[in-house]
Amino acid sequence: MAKGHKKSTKTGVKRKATKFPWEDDTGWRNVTPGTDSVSLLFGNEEGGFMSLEEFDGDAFGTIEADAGKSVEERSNGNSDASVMADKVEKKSKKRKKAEITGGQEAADLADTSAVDGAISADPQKETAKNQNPKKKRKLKEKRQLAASAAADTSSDVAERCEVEGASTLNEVSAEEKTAEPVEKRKKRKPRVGSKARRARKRDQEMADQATEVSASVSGGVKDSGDLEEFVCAEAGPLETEEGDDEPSPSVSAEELPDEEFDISAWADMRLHPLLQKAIRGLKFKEPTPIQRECIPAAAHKGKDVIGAAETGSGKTLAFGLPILQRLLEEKEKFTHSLNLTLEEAEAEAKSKSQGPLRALIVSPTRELALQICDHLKAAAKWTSINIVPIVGGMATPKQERLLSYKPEIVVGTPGRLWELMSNGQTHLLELHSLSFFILDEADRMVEKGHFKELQSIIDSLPQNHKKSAEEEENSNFEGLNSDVGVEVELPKMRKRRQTLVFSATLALPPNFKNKLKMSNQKPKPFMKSLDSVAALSERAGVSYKAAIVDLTSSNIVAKNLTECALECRDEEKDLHLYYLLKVHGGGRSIVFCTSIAAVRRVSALLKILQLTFYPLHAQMQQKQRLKAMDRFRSSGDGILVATDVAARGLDVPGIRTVVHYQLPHSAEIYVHRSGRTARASTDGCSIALVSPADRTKYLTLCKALSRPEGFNSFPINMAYMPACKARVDLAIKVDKLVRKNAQSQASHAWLARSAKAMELDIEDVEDDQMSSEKGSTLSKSESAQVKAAQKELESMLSQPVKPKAFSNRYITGSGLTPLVTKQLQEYALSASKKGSGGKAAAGKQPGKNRLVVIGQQQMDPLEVLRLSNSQPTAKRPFKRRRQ
Ligand SMILES: Nc1ncnc2c1ncn2[C@@H]1O[C@H](COP(=O)(O)OP(=O)(O)OP(=O)(O)O)[C@@H](O)[C@H]1O
Repeated sequence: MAKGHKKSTKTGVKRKATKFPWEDDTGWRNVTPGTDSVSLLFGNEEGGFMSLEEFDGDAFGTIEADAGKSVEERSNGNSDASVMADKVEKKSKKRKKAEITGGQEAADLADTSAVDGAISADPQKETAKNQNPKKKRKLKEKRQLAASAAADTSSDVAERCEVEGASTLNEVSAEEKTAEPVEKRKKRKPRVGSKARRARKRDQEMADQATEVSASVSGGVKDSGDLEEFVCAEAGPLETEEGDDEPSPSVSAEELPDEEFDISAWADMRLHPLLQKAIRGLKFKEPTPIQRECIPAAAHKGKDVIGAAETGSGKTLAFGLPILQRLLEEKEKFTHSLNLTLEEAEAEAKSKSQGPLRALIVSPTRELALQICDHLKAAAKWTSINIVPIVGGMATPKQERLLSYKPEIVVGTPGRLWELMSNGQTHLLELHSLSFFILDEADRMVEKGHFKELQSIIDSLPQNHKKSAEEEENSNFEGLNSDVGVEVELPKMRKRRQTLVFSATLALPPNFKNKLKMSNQKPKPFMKSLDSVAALSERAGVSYKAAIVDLTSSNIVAKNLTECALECRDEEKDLHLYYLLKVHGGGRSIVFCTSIAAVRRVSALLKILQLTFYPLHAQMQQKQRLKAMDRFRSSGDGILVATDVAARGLDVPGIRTVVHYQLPHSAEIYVHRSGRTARASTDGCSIALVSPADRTKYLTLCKALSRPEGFNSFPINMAYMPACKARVDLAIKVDKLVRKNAQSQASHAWLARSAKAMELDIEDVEDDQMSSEKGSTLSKSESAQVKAAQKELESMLSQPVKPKAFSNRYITGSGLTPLVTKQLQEYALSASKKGSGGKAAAGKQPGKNRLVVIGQQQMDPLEVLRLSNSQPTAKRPFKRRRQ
């Protein structure tokens, strides 16, 4: 046998001693004995595997590259060529990055930005371009973008420099203007002024704040029940442990948007070039329907908006872009009035305090606030607008310091915002210049718990001006003073505050606009309770001329969501869950439970069954929760087992399936839970496990969602059930015994503690039946049972789940993407050719290397549903299945 191979115990199958590099990514942990001594069978654990000649893992670089991707990405990849192209691109990006992080950061970055801005280095081209006025205009626009990017970048770059500092924003702009040779710039020692130092410190603190939140929330600071909720911010990887001191540049060459990406569908939104640039970078091809309706109304007509649209429909940017647009427009008017170039104005704005608060966004939970903040930051990436989250879990002094830099936009939770406001935090009390007041997830805001602080915040807002929106539009920039000197002031703000109220569900009374009109004329409407979105909007002073954009359909849920139910007995829920996750797994899934105990039990079972899962519930520490979310985000096909703390706002791409292991208490929670999948333009599937005990709840849910006929039933391939059942039964057995052991250990520990406290001898109270095994309270026979069950389960889990009619004579390729299958076939072919003359064929007959892949793709639940002819479930009697 060749060196580096070990022999399988039962057969003569050879296997490389090393782990195959892609094993972890694909879940191909099982190598199943083949029928001859020179082949291997590979399977992805569920009912299918393939035979392959023994091979050199390195030769599978391309397969590895593909297998490491998510299922979604893999299905998008069409050819080897695309994989190779990806690799080449990654390499060149890495090289570029390395160049940038060298000694010439500021200057080179400015260059890179300029290059990205398509400023041609070739003077001939430049002249030719300039001759065409259209191109000239475009070029000018691009120059502005590039210069502004360079300006924004330079302060971050300055932080990275070990030397005394890097160029100030003005210096970078100046450098770009005079096109100083790179060599000369390299030699020159960067200077740093006090303005730049201030800006640098401010930027550093603002950049650190998400980290701060993650780190400090673990301390368990309460924020009006926010700990009960959990929606992790898209704030990137957790940085609480180590290596997070080094601030990363806000703009690297890699991040510069692809100029070729077509965003012409956004033209009607008339967004500022810097916002368009960010949108191009985010690769948002077109505005979502709610954005299409809300942006013109709020950004260009200056209207209040009450907006409702399905989950994952892009509501954050529907209110975020209008805010940014207005602020940029104002800056631009100010710039023109002072005859400053855009980059000079940006530099000026960056180097001094920003001015009064312009937009206050209130969100019901701290994690949602962080997520909103991240979305806005991504959209404001090429601007100098500062956005700060003010949420519970951050140290108050640090938040006060951040506010002292006077960010234009604050996103916060009611509890912490009100705490700072009532402590006299000046920036939060300068509400006379507030141009936008936003209430996100308004339906959640009117649930009990947030009312008190929110009402206090609303009551602190100055009474709105009585002018109509159109009048205000004309007088919007009154007071712009072009005579201001060097110590420039930002322009006077628009007079009327816009109020935007957003929600995933909306039920406004028929005479709502009339009520608004009446209340607009009174000083402040008195209300006993803010128990509806209508009442909240009225209280917040929404104008009766508000644009009401209700894009919710009768069944409320996302239009790309496919819903279904799987009927089973209570005790069969584990089996059906395992079947769904194992046989139809693929992509990320969330399993929702109503109780923490259920999350714990399901998690324990999935652990025994060796599935990759992450538990999440309110009794976990915030730090653990963030960690769980971070891991879930970075795993291509992980399973999140969560309570309803994860039901709202969580925005993780690629969630394919939501399983309601226990039905939620209300239709609203069902909508939010299901809304974790089928977000933006993606599709997804929601499966409700319905037991006879759930029947009443289920029918009520269907009624509330206007689905009297119920959801279609999820089709089960019964051939897989015996194998799944054998595993789940064993897992339940192991779990019960382990649980019993843990419980009796806990009670024994309690007994020991109590005995000690009462000064009794522990020997006297020890149970005779206790196992002699140290640390275990199971009897010997129980311990033996656990071991036997574990061993049996282990051996089962080492095999793919085989359908009942499975025969080892037929090899199936279930679970392999067409690309991987093709690559394996090609590899086998080339190995065969190579083998006819080389070492790969040592000891083998040339031409005997064969690869046979028979079978179908592993299908995720959505595909299964689409291919099935399933029927609605509500009207027919409950079906009991026999296993
Ligand atoms: N125009 C767009 N094109 C493509 N994707 C978009 C667009 N606008 C926003 N998105 C993306 O869609 C996802 C959902 O957006 P967002 O979180 O704003 O939805 P939402 O309506 O607030 O959802 P929920 O009601 O569940 O909180 C985000 O990942 C966001 O980046």
